[in-house]
Amino acid sequence: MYPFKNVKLAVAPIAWTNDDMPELGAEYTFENCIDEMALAGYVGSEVGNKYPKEPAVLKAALDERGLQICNAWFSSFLTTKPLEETVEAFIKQRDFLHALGAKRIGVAEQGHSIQGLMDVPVIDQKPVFSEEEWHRLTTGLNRLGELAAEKDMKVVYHHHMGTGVQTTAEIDRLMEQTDPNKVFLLYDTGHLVFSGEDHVMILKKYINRIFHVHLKDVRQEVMETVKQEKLSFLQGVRQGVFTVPGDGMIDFDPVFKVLSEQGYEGWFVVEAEQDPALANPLEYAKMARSFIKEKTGL
Ligand SMILES: O=C1C[C@@H](O)[C@H](O)[C@@H](O)C1=O
Ligand SMILES: [Co+2]
Repeated sequence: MYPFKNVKLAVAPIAWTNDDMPELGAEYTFENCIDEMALAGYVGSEVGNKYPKEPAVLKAALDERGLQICNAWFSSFLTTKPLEETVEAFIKQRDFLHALGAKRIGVAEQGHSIQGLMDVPVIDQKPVFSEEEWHRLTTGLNRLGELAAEKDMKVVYHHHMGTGVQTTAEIDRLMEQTDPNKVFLLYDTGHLVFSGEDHVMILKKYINRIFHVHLKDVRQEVMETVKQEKLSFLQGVRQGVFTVPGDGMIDFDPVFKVLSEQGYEGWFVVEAEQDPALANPLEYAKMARSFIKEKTGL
């Protein structure tokens, strides 16, 4: 058992309705989704595209179910658009999350990203940033980190398949070239294992900068098919490359061990986007909940 003191459990709405492919789970309403999150025993959620846009309305619905927003995804375009465009959108997202009481903003650079392109192989064709793009990205992230700090929040960078920050070398460069007091890391087990990285080494190396955790597992046979058949990220998701922790190839013991020994505090978010017609969201959310209880006592 790996104990934690100040960790809360959330689940991402992407298991009910997929933001990247809204036809997956189109039948679930916002209320269905949050009812089932609460029923499965979670106390937190990230933000999905069916969630009310007005913070007071969203908060009231979540409060009724004992749920809290812990973070939301933010797409930056620091490498491809003027800084001010990302800054303006970021301030809106920051203020929205702040009104909901969230402390984290999960930023992922979408300049040149292929994560949302249905027919582009995720393995061969991920972007590689130029020197100038790295400079724009890292200085821009420092700026976003300062804006987050104004509201006592943190930018947690989400490394992601099909983007310019996916591999160990890219994560290293991002961590080296950003200010450690302004830019932090969102640790997502599924993306690291899918990419072929040593996820435990990365966890140990950046534990002092990891301030948000996505727990995602990988189905090995689907991952191999994606690589051999040169499928896109979204085709991989449709075929079930991701699942809930405990249901795939990842050994979560060393993950929980390092996080527990290093006194990680904050949120664990179960995030396992897959086709809800094949993997019932409530059933899988409950499976993950039991797995985490068994491993951590949470
Ligand atoms: O945190 C995430 C948000 C999703 O929209 C994304 O595509 C998913 O893979 C992820 O890890
Ligand atoms: Co994630």
